Amino acid sequence: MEVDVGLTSDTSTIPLLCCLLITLFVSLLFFLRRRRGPSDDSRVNGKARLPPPPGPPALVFLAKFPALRRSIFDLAPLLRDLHARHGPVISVRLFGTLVFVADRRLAHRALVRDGATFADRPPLPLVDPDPLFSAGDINTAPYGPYWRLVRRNLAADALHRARVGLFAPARRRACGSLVAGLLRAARGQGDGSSTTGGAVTVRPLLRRAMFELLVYMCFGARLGRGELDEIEALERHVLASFTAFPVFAFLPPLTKRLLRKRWAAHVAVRRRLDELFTPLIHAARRRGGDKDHPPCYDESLLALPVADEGDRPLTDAEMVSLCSEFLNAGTDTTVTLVEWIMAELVSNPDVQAKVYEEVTTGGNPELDAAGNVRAPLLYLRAVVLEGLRLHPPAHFLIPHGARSDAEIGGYTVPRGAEVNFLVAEIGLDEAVWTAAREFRPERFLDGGKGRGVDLTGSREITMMPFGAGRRMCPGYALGTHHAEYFVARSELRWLPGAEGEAVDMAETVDFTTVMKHPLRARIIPRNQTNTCSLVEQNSAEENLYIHVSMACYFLLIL
Ligand code: HEM
Repeated sequence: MEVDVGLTSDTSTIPLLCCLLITLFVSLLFFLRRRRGPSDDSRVNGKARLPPPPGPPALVFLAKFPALRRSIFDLAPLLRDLHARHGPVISVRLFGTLVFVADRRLAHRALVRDGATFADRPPLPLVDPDPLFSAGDINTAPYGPYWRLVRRNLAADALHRARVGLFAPARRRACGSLVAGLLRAARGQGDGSSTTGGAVTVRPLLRRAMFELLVYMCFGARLGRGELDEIEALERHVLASFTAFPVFAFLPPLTKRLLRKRWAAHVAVRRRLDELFTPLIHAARRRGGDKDHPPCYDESLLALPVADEGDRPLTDAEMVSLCSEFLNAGTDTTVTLVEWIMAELVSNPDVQAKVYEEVTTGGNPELDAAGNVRAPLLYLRAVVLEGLRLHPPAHFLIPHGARSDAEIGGYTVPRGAEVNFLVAEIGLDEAVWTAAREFRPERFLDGGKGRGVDLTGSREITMMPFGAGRRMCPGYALGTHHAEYFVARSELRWLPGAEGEAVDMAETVDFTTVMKHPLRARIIPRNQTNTCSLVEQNSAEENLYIHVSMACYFLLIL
């Protein structure tokens, strides 16, 4: 018998079809849960099976389903309540088992001690991951030889400290144009979108400066404004597709048909990224050996044989995904961090004054040719660490997948379970940090609890803004360096948007956890002679204008 699943003009069949689909979906879920559920083996690693982590019935979770419209990350308040009720490890059986861990010691055991067990990314419950944007990148790659290859290439080659050191002129350029842009906007000469009443909305300008810098580190190209605008818009679409509810992961033949327009937009974005990135990547062959260009990420990809697959080169699609990931992973996280830190500096003028004092009395956050910081700025470093603790850009990790049945905190975690960690909560643990919700950089200086904190979490976890263990962020050193560098350029005085106005520290989720009300600040140069080159150029022109006017004035009087 042939079943017509198309939507016919007879609307009376629609409810029937919906019921049919729902029944089919629920039966499929039930079937898959049985197949993917914990193995019947009553022993884990030779020991008697422990109970599963406590948690609410799936229905309670489903009742909150509207909150999932954006992403699982929106569930932080609900998860906090559940942890308060059920303890540091909870689980929810929904499409599969979701496990959440809110304790730093258990996080250390899972991610570092039992690192290999939780080093995978979880499979999506019903289908393959969306292959459009994730084919070949690092963060969605299963734990295996391909992941190891591309991750090692990024961490140990492209982001090697000495390599990052070579990009000092690009960093100076990016920072110079940021400062010039901020000052232009403060004088009301920006594009208008970022200034209101003398206060500058910082994020768009900061984002553009960081994005331009990473585009240069990736492709070695300085692109025009139009191209940057287009790539930035495309990358935002890619990000949104990662954080939005992964609708195309569920029964793709059906969802792609039902949401035809949305799917077509997805495909168009990927096609355009391919068109833009492929020539940029291949241009690296012509650049090779050019002394004026530090070796960029794309060059490392072109020269990377996939040893496990007969030394084949990376495909264009893989390289495009990897470059797209590089831009996305490195931009929003760092911009979010810097914006939070600047918000804290506006709210805490005494901290801002100390940063300024340290920077102007001989510190230098830049790296030398060997990749070492030229003159360490301990207070600046403490400010950035406190920013990472109190405002980690990612409040969760990218979900980890259990590769075998395992144990966390006395509970069984079944193979295939999706495991995540409450990063923000862990950094606020009052047992480790006194006055944990206050911005106190001093805690990272001599005598403070955070002195010598291990950001990689390999010894112990007291905060984990970059994760820990095998999947830990490979860009953590670059992220912190960029944050330090951008904050250190404190030739500007940052004041609240309006006299006496308090900065609103409310949060919202937008891939990273950003300021709900983007920072607006009045920005005033501290010392014209201390500003960077672009600004110096402007003031030199202004000085010339003043001198010529004065000469004319005196000539006229005479
Ligand atoms: C302040 C800046 C940054 C923060 C807070 C941050 C945070 C994170 C976090 C929390 C993860 C998830 C780790 C896990 O799942 O266990 C991650 C993964 C990742 N990050 Fe970052 N990140 C930052 C900057 C960067 C930069 C600059 C790059 C590269 C240019 C980068 C590339 C990546 C990649 C490729 C992964 C996936 C790693 C894997 O799956 O093996 N990140 N990051």
